[in-house]
Amino acid sequence: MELVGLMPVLRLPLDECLGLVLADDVVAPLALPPFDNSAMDGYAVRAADLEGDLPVRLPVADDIPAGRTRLTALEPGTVHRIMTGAPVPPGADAVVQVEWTDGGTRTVTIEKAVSPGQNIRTAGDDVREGDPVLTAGTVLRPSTVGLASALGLPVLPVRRRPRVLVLSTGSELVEPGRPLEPGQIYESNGMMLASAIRDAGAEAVRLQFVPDDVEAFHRALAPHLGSVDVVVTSGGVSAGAYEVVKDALADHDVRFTKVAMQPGGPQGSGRYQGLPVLSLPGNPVSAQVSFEVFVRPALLASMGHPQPERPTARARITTSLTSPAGRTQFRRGLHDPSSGQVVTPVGGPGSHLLSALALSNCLIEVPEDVTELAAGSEVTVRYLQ
Ligand SMILES: Nc1nc2c(c(=O)[nH]1)N[C@H]1C(S)=C(S)[C@@H](COP(=O)(O)OP(=O)(O)OC[C@H]3O[C@@H](n4cnc5c(N)ncnc54)[C@H](O)[C@@H]3O)O[C@H]1N2
Ligand code: MOO
Repeated sequence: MELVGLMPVLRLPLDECLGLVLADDVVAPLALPPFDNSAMDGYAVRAADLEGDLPVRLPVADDIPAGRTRLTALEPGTVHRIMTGAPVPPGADAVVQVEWTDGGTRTVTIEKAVSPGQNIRTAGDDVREGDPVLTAGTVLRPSTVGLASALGLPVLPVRRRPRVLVLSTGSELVEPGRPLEPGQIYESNGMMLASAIRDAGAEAVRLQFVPDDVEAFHRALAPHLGSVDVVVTSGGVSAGAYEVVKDALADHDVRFTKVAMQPGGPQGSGRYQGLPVLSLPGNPVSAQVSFEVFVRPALLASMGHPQPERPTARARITTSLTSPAGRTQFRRGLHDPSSGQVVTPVGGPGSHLLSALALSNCLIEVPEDVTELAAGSEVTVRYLQ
């Protein structure tokens, strides 16, 4: 996780802040509501004027739409017609909703009394000026962005999104939309990883994938090295004769190892010309599970996210499972919260089973030292959405 480092703090327009993490506390520069205003369409009154026999007929001395900036004071024995959100005039202490009147514009007949303060939203009801409304570390959601806008803040201090270059490798790969020759497959990891990067709140730059050729690999990366924060590669990291990523990066500061997990055994990480690089295995499920375990938490941490890890829960598996000794297995699962804490394994352990991954909504973690689990056993599930 430390490989990527913290992204710098920028003051970004609210439009660009969704999903980002606030870097400083925000103190309310004004109260909300900023002024006493009406909660109803109706008539601003003095409650005392309605204390006698009802109905009562009173002159309508003014008309106050929302947005009115200059007000005249309400004289005793008169009312002002007023709309929802419009400022309450000095002298008025309540609003009678229009349904309790005949709706008159010169004079109005009021059928029911109101108590002082009724239907008035007082200045500062929601937020007082100087209140600490948002704290550093808050993940900005629609409601928090809305609150900042209501407070008149055009920008917020946030850690910017890391820019992640995604490069798939493999001479067998073909761009969807083009014809396939025998022995070729359509490329899927680049699209999947770029989508996962965007889903994590980061920016993805997806490169045209490169063949298993070291020179082509270096050439593809070169133009982007100055403009991205992280490189994520897929494929070319295992034990074969044409392991382009391993061959291209091993002479640099990138280390290739076998991690005790399945899928996602072969992994590379380090720096290429100073840039953090995470090299994921090419099998599609391995690439995506590796992204979940290593890349996503690192990206979220770099944005200052308070909880970079996916939420987990304990659940009981509906069918038995086997798992290799000495490796943490991440099986794909479908967790239905409406049926209690149970999870159904989807598909087998094979790391080519992309459709099972697509049907799942969680990963089932089987610890390193466990090789068999009976149906009904309790496991940890890691939510993917
Ligand atoms: N002798 C050994 N062979 C393999 C080992 C091993 O330890 N010893 N490990 C296996 C495991 S586990 C994995 S995972 C893979 C990782 O291999 P690579 O990272 O080198 O990936 P590739 O060989 O390039 O591809 C593997 C597989 O995935 C398909 N693929 C690759 N990229 C894409 C893509 N962008 N879109 C769709 N599909 C892709 C590729 O065609 C292969 O079928 O190595 C095992 N072998
Ligand atoms: O470790 Mo591999 O990633 O199983 O397919």
